[in-house]
Amino acid sequence: MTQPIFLVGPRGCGKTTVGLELARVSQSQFVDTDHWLQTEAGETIAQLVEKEGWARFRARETATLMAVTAPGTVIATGGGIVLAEQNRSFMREKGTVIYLCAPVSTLVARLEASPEEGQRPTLTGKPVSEEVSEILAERDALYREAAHHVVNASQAPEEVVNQIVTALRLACVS
Ligand SMILES: Nc1ncnc2c1ncn2[C@@H]1O[C@H](COP(=O)(O)OP(=O)(O)O)[C@@H](O)[C@H]1O
Ligand SMILES: O=C(O)C1=C[C@@H](OP(=O)(O)O)[C@@H](O)[C@H](O)C1
Ligand SMILES: [Mg+2]
Repeated sequence: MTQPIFLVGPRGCGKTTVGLELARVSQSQFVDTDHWLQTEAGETIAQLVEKEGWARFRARETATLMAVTAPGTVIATGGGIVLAEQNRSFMREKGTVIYLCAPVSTLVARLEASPEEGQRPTLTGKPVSEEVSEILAERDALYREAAHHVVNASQAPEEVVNQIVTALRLACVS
């Protein structure tokens, strides 16, 4: 793998989990934009958003995406990375973009089991099930526009990785 691989999708689709496993099996570097950004800032996303608002976080996120993009790297993005057209076209041009697609019920179950509030402050102020449904309706078309491949992220992480590896191999030979 030489081109960077960008994993996109909503909160809870498994970008971080699957990205780590994909990097392990493909012996690639792994970067998570949220983790990188929080380490650089020395604060959680919840703290940054509280202090600076979402617009400043989105600017930090774009700068992070540019900074971490490198050959041979699996990049787990944050769920809102596709909101900026600049980010969508950057990812499509620089590498291969994979949309980890899962139904609202699966996303809600995962987020309720593992909310990680420091990294995932509320986006709408609504209960998680309502928020996930509303946000996915707004962003699904953007994930699809950005993606070269769409995979079924409801399966176990190893299976999702297999789907990605197969999609990348097929793209290589076609
Ligand atoms: N394919 C999967 N099957 C079951 N649980 C998963 C899967 N992918 C992620 N999870 C779980 O869902 C939660 C959110 O996963 P995470 O990788 O942080 O998602 P994202 O980075 O897309 O927000 C974690 O608790 C993780 O263990
Ligand atoms: O969907 C979003 O707008 C966000 C998703 C989060 O990342 P995960 O998708 O890894 O949870 C994180 O970047 C931030 O809280 C904003
Ligand atoms: Mg994540």
